[in-house]
Amino acid sequence: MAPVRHPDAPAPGELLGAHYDQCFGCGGSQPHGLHLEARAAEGVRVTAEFTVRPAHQGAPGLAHGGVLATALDETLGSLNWLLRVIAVTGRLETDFVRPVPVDSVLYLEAEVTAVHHRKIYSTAIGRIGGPEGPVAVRADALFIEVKVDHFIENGRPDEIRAVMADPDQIKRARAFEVNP
Ligand SMILES: CCCCC/C=C\C/C=C\C/C=C\C/C=C\CCCC(=O)SCCNC(=O)CCNC(=O)[C@H](O)C(C)(C)COP(=O)(O)OP(=O)(O)OC[C@H]1O[C@@H](n2cnc3c(N)ncnc32)[C@H](O)[C@@H]1OP(=O)(O)O
Repeated sequence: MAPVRHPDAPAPGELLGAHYDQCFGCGGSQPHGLHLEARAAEGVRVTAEFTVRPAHQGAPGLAHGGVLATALDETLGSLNWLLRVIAVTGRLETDFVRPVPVDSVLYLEAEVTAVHHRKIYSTAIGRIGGPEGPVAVRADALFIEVKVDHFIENGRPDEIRAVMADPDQIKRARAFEVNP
């Protein structure tokens, strides 16, 4: 089926914000993280920007492929906020098209292409230097919808307790469930 944007999804241009402040991809409180910021676009699409830092190197002066895959994974994961569905990555297939130098900004675009029951199919592309820059990375992904229990049952108790004690965090997690 074609994906359906949730009526309460953030308006195009709006920043989505982090889903968890300790997230390696988007968390503001994660000092080693990518600090990726995703914005809602039209339809079930997002854009995001990621600046490659020296801490993200794999080869001298070049981004590590796993870090670039993380940026793609995070951007694709943020799409689920537009569907108001909690989902985790089941499969992520990445093409590395050209090397990405340190200090360059990767401009990412992602969209959900189809939904089948719990399965969410999506695709993303990353360009260097600007939204019209040369393509550096591409990915196709399959996310699987889960309940919030997935995190409660599988997460480490200390972190789960900390999230439960944070009203903002819990509000965000529960928003998915009360607005299916
Ligand atoms: C109150 C505390 C909680 C607070 C939480 C705070 C915030 C939470 C909010 C949002 C956070 C959510 C996501 C974060 C967003 C972005 C970050 C990036 C995303 C990630 O980085 S996230 C981490 C990496 N990710 C994992 O950690 C997943 C580990 N994994 C599993 O946990 C299971 O594996 C699971 C649940 C995926 C499936 O398990 P399951 O038992 O529920 O379902 P099942 O296996 O039946 O699959 C159902 C249908 O999907 C097909 N299917 C499954 N896997 C497939 C694959 N790989 N390839 C092809 N098809 C696949 C099956 O074939 C079947 O298809 P069909 O229905 O057609 O038969």
